[in-house]
Amino acid sequence: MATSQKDFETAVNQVKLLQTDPENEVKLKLCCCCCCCCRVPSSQLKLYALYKQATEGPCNMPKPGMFDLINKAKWDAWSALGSLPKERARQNYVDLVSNLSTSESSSQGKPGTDGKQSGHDAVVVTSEDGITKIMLNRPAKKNSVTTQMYHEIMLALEAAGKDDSAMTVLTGNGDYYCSGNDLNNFTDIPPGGIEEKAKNSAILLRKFVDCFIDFPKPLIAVVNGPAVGISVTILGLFDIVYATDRATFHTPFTHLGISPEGCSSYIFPKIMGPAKAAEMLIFGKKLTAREACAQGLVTEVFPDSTFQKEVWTRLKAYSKLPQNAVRISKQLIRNTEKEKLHAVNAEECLVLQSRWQSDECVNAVSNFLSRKPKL
Ligand SMILES: CCCC/C=C/CC(=O)SCCNC(=O)CCNC(=O)[C@H](O)C(C)(C)COP(=O)(O)OP(=O)(O)OC[C@H]1O[C@@H](n2cnc3c(N)ncnc32)[C@H](O)[C@@H]1OP(=O)(O)O
Repeated sequence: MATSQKDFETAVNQVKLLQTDPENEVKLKLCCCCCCCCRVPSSQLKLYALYKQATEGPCNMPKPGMFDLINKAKWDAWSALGSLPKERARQNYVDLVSNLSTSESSSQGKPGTDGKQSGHDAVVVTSEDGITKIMLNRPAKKNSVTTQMYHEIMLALEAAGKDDSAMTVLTGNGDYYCSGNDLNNFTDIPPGGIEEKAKNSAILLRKFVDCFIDFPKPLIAVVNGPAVGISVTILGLFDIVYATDRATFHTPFTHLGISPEGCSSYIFPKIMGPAKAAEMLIFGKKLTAREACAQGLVTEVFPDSTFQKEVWTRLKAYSKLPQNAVRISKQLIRNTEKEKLHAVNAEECLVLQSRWQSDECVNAVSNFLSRKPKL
């Protein structure tokens, strides 16, 4: 759905009201060194750049002198958007404002408090009946994962690992479980160019996957619809995967000029055999829920009409089991492989860092992003 001028103007007004918290860890992580030294938070620079791109198009100002730090940082941020179309800049501006507003409200909430909802709009964390639920909540974008969401999920997992719940569930809101990495993440190029972007993304991905490898309690995926990309690969790191019969499992990595992540290059051949794993990870074969179950990626498939009821009834019963025994058993199983999984994760991220800079990847992502809007 295209962002209207009205959405854009609402976001512009919202920015005027927004109070950013300079101590907020998520936002600090988004800072680049040049913004730190000129004391302009990176989120403000991004807002500035997207606003200028959305209203004036590509950067048309002469480059400020190297000692004019603030204007140089602004110029860099705007120029980095290259020829991003005005419409896409408006959309990114609205998304960023929405992320900043919600992350600000989440910093005031406390994840994992029984019965309460906290957190970011695009990642909603609730805790009830001894189960902490992390729900991807961007249904209009098929729950694709923005950079901000990777940070939110990591924070949610860190809190869930320490709260008093028995288990943690990851699920999606709407018709999709998750369509993988938000391909717009690749359009937000920092001043250091695509090389810096690839390096930062590899660091982020490695930390993200590490959180799943090290998660101390049972981690359950409630796959409520189709799953794509990273949302599929990390399933190998879950303890249980329940899927609706509407779900599909798709890893179109080579179509995107990239390579597998989430430790799937090691876990998938191990659980489904090298031949089946190759068809999925190299050739992008999409599996139905039943096929994924037959190949050991999914624990059990339920009819869509009874999926939520059956799954939550089952999980509530499991959450009443003796918690220490459950945790210790999970850790026993995981510990035998932990070191190997971290090594695989590091290697996959290194390979991806170079793939993201390849022509094959750049062309595939720009083809997706320049698709004609649906009527
Ligand atoms: C730290 C970095 C880690 C990187 C690691 C991860 C690797 C991956 O995850 S690779 C996989 C990336 N995902 C994809 O390639 C999927 C791309 N999307 C699609 O192919 C289709 O959108 C999909 C089959 C999921 C759904 O198709 P439709 O049912 O026809 O819906 P739409 O295409 O109209 O989608 C609605 C709306 O959502 C936007 N969308 C969906 N997925 C993504 C995505 N992954 N990235 C960005 N945007 C996405 C889509 O563009 C539509 O937007 P509007 O046009 O604005 O409505």
